[in-house]
Amino acid sequence: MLKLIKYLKSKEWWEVGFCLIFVVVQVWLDLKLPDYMSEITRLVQTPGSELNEILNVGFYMIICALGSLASAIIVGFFAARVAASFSQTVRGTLFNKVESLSMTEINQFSTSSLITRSTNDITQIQMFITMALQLAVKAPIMAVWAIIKISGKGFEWSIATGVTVAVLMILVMVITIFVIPKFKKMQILTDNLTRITRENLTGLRVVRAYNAEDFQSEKFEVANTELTDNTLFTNRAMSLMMPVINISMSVLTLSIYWIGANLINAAQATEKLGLFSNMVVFSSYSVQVIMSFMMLVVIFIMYPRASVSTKRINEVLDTVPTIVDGDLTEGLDNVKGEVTFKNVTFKYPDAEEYILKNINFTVKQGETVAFIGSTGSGKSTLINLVPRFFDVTEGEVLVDGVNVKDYKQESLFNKIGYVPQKAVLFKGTIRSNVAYGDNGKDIKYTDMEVKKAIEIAQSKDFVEQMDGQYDALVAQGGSNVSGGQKQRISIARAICREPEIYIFDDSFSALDYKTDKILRSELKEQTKGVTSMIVAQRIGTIIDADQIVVLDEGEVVGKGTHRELLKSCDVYREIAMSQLSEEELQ
Ligand SMILES: Nc1ncnc2c1ncn2[C@@H]1O[C@H](COP(=O)(O)OP(=O)(O)OP(=O)(O)O)[C@@H](O)[C@H]1O
Repeated sequence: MLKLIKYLKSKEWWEVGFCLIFVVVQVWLDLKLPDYMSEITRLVQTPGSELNEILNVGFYMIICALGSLASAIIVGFFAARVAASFSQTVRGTLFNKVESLSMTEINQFSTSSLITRSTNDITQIQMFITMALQLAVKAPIMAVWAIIKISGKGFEWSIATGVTVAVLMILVMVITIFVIPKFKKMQILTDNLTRITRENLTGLRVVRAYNAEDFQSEKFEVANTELTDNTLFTNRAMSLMMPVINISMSVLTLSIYWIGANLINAAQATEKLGLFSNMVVFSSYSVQVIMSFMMLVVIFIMYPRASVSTKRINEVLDTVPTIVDGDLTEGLDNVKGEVTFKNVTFKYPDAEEYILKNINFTVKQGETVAFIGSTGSGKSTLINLVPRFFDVTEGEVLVDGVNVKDYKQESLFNKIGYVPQKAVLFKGTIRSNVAYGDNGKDIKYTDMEVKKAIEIAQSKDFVEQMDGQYDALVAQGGSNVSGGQKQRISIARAICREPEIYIFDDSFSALDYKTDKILRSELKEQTKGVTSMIVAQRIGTIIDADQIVVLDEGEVVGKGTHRELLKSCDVYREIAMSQLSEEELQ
């Protein structure tokens, strides 16, 4: 928890200070009340006391009670403010940290766990801070102050209070032993529930199409029941506390009065009034002592869950990204749009098997290199090494003659227009999805550029037919456009960036042959001098490429043009024969 405290801003420290001042004021006022009560008791018992005197003390009592109430409201207000703005800071820091992590770390944590950590875990800490600021400071001050006030007022009463505290402590310890492990488990169970909910919602169409609702419901039910049982156990255990505290306080008050009655009975007539007044005061203060202990217990019980949440957040914040930024912003002079793979070998972190083995090729400015091979042969893995989604295990990937590891990531990304295998659209408009991000040129994309990119990506027709045209709304994940339209907007986004190198990871697969062909020829025509790296399953998509690299189980088994490979590479010929007619093969 201490590690996270550094995220408190100076303004929040001031607010914490205010909180503490008003907690002290509140405790002081609370502990003043029994004094006034004792005074009233004394006045009532003393013959000849004026009613005015009693009303006067009563008035002070009301002022104290109202002052205590006002202090409590102020403390609550500042505590909530500090906790909320602290959570906001931590949430923002966590979000930025997650953005800086590489795919390796994101996969290690899992997306659903990162979501829970950024939401539920932070809420746990927020709740803890709100309570801690109100109770953790108040309880010890109140306990010590109350003990000082009652010390020396009666040995027997002190024993009774001590016994009650001891009994409560034993009970709390027993409950805590059972409850704390359950509190610790809560966050992991919440992770699990988030994962299943997310999986179900993102795969809803498949779930429905395969009549798998029952199967999904069962999975959800198991996770839900586990979390509910866990929560019920802790809540039931905690709900035992309040009645026990109430009974203890009532028994303690009764004991104090019973002891007091015996003491008064045995005392001289002159001492009776003093004893009676002490008894009234003692019963009030002893209740305050017990209340203070119980406040500490509440904090003590909330702490494990908040502590687990803190640990989970710190785990993310302390993660050092495996992809480290280099210093360079530019490649070699006079080299632009060139990509070289030098003896590249790669295996995924924690995996045993090498996915790519000794890959070598160079693609020059303006050339198109295509990658083809059976599924799982490593095509996507290969091109993901260019924008450093993963780092090579051995060898080098050079962009413009410089190792990608030596670039500032931002500068490297500015050179690249990446279109993923699964098109990603964000909630917004067509325009906001195309004019997306920053290409390092410090100028905003103009309407002309957006329209041109959309036109090259063969999207003009359908975009202009949409309601609102370029400002037509795009739903989250692009659920209101077709798969092919999504791919084309995604391609337009890359074109709008005006990069040096295009990376198309099977990005034409949802387009019909005709659109695919027109799009590629337009792209070649309109973006001359830009290098393209294309992963494709269709020979038709890559037939005109300057260089085709054929992959088989992570190895390059053929390199050359379509014609050359038809003659020299069995794997390529096999793929070609399965897709093209005899005529096209000639
Ligand atoms: N994040 C990952 N962690 C571990 N292994 C992975 C990961 N991503 C892919 N793989 C493995 O790497 C191999 C190559 O996958 P890759 O996606 O590069 O193939 P591909 O040739 O692009 O296939 P496809 O044409 O089906 O998209 C596969 O065996 C896959 O299981």
